[in-house]
Amino acid sequence: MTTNSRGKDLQSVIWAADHLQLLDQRLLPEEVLYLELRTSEDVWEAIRHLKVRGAPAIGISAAYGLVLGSSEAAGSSPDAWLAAVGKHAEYLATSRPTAVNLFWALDRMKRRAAELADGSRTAEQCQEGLLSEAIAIQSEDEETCRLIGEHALELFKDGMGVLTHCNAGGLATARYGTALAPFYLAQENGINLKIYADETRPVLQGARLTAFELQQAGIDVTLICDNMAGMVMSKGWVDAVIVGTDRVAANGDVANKIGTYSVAVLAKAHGIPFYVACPMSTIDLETPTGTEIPIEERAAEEITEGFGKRTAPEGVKVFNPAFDITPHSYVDAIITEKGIIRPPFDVNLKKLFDSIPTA
Ligand SMILES: CSC[C@H]1O[C@H](OP(=O)(O)O)[C@H](O)[C@@H]1O
Repeated sequence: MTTNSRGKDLQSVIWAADHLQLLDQRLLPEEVLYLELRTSEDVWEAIRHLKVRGAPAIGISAAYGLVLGSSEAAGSSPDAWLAAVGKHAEYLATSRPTAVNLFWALDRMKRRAAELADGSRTAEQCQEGLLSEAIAIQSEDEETCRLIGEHALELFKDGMGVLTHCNAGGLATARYGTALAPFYLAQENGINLKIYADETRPVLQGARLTAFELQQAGIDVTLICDNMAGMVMSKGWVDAVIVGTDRVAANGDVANKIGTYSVAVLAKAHGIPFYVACPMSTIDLETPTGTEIPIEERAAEEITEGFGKRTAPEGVKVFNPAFDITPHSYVDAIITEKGIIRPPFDVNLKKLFDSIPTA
């Protein structure tokens, strides 16, 4: 896929034989620039500073970051190699705290590394096997997102207005996205949706990324400020809301970009269904409720200097949580690659995982 592809086809992460090509999402929409990452430190820094963002894309990048890190021990013994995997995985896990896909991907890679090292393979053969696992995580995510789109499609009819918050599109995943996946599948099926994209302060993932993706794909998108969502809903222009998520707790509470909770309350007040789209890898049954999900707080400058100029008085106190929690009572359905999950989420999420044969 070339870098001039757009919409669902613009890849955020590309493995290039011995390094990672990463689309620097901080520069979009003005510039499409791919960075060359060659160490786990490069990947850690890219995740922390949102050069790559979005739960699945973070997990995919961390998987490749682990491959880059463990390559330092590919010429040593399998035990030394496995120790290097553990060291770099522990380091990459400190890059951001909320998106569970980061930890899901690293745990999967560590499990595979232990299997690879537990036999007659050389460290170099183990390294090749670990790269194959990272590639599998990325290719599976693309299929997963397409399935999410296919399942979510039954919720949307031709001519509907749909509001979304932040960016849960191809840029946040391997391809298609989660919340945006049904928009692309609708387009493929001749279903015309009118999308309202919240700009999503302070980092503007909605304005810079969602509006960019959908416009490039030729999908009807209208950009609004976050504080306009209520008015747009009051005019009857929104028939449904769909968002992505960084972590779903076992009871169905949803961590997502800051502002999502406000949108969910507005949707309920207007009798508008509120949907959450995510792969099963974003559902964390080990975390009982949303109150246990760590919420990342980011630098004040994202708010006070986010537009390249100071927009607040020097030294003013700032609270900058990157996520909030939407209680499950505001969520009408969670759409995964296995289908649409309805309340009660504590029961039905457990049923979903119990229905999947363990490897
Ligand atoms: C498909 S996950 C997208 C999810 O990630 C975003 O957060 P960030 O841009 O800070 O990584 C946001 O919460 C999206 O809903």
